[in-house]
Amino acid sequence: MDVVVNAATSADGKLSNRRREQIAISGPDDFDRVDDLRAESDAVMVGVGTVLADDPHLTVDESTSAVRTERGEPPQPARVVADSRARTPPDARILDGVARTYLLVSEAAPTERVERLEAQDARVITVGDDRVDLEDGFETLATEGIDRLLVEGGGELIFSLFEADLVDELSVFVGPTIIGGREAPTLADGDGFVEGFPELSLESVERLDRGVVLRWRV
Ligand SMILES: NC(=O)C1=CN([C@@H]2O[C@H](COP(=O)(O)OP(=O)(O)OC[C@H]3O[C@@H](n4cnc5c(N)ncnc54)[C@H](OP(=O)(O)O)[C@@H]3O)[C@@H](O)[C@H]2O)C=CC1
Ligand SMILES: Nc1nc(O)c(N)c(N[C@@H]2O[C@H](COP(=O)(O)O)[C@@H](O)[C@H]2O)n1
Repeated sequence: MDVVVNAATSADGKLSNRRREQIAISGPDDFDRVDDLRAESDAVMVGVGTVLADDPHLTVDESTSAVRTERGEPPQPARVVADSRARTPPDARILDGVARTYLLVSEAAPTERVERLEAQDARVITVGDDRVDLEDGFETLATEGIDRLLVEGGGELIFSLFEADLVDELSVFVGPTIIGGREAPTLADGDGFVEGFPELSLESVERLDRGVVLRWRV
């Protein structure tokens, strides 16, 4: 599976503010670029922290959806959430039926919550004892035909993916603002590395909106 991580950070590397509120860091051209990235992907993934904070939809625009249909693909990429304890609210926008939605949960997910989410048509995949095992989850997703996965965040999930050596490409829009705050999420949070830092190779640098898009191979 080809795994692309994309996110938008402030100039000081923050994904959002200390209240974990959704902030539009990207401008219109970058949101169009993200729409294209989603359109080229079989699925778009976030962690449950992002679902709870942003209630994202993770779909492509109508015109992009038409292009996917012409290519013989589903109109929308699937949606994937890493959610060890099945905390996704049953009325979350990712469960609106517009696209297939996979929830990666762990054995620790309470059965009643899992059943409630399955009743909302979520496809629940159990991988890992206490926390979602991302490697096993991706193997199962590959058997579902997901070959190209776009991960949009947040920082906890992105760190875990780098830690498990599961990222092939990273693109970051760096926008013209400072958010600050030691508790504000950054591109890669988790425990952080103290050695064995993943090495990136810079592929391109592009001015976009009032910021810049950096594309790295891992
Ligand atoms: N600017 C941007 O481009 C973006 C900004 N954001 C912002 O980021 C913030 C949310 O980020 P964050 O709080 O880091 O949340 P994440 O979206 O990264 O979700 C983290 C949660 O995912 C669950 N999870 C399940 N399995 C794993 C695993 N193996 N590794 C890591 N996490 C796992 C954990 O919850 P559990 O233990 O319950 O499973 C964990 O707490 C919001 O403020 C949002 O607005 C988000 C995306 C993009
Ligand atoms: N690319 C990008 N730029 C920003 O400025 C952002 N705040 C985000 N956030 C991500 O996009 C998701 C929202 O998606 P929908 O518009 O609801 O489809 C959000 O949850 C973050 O993952 N991304």
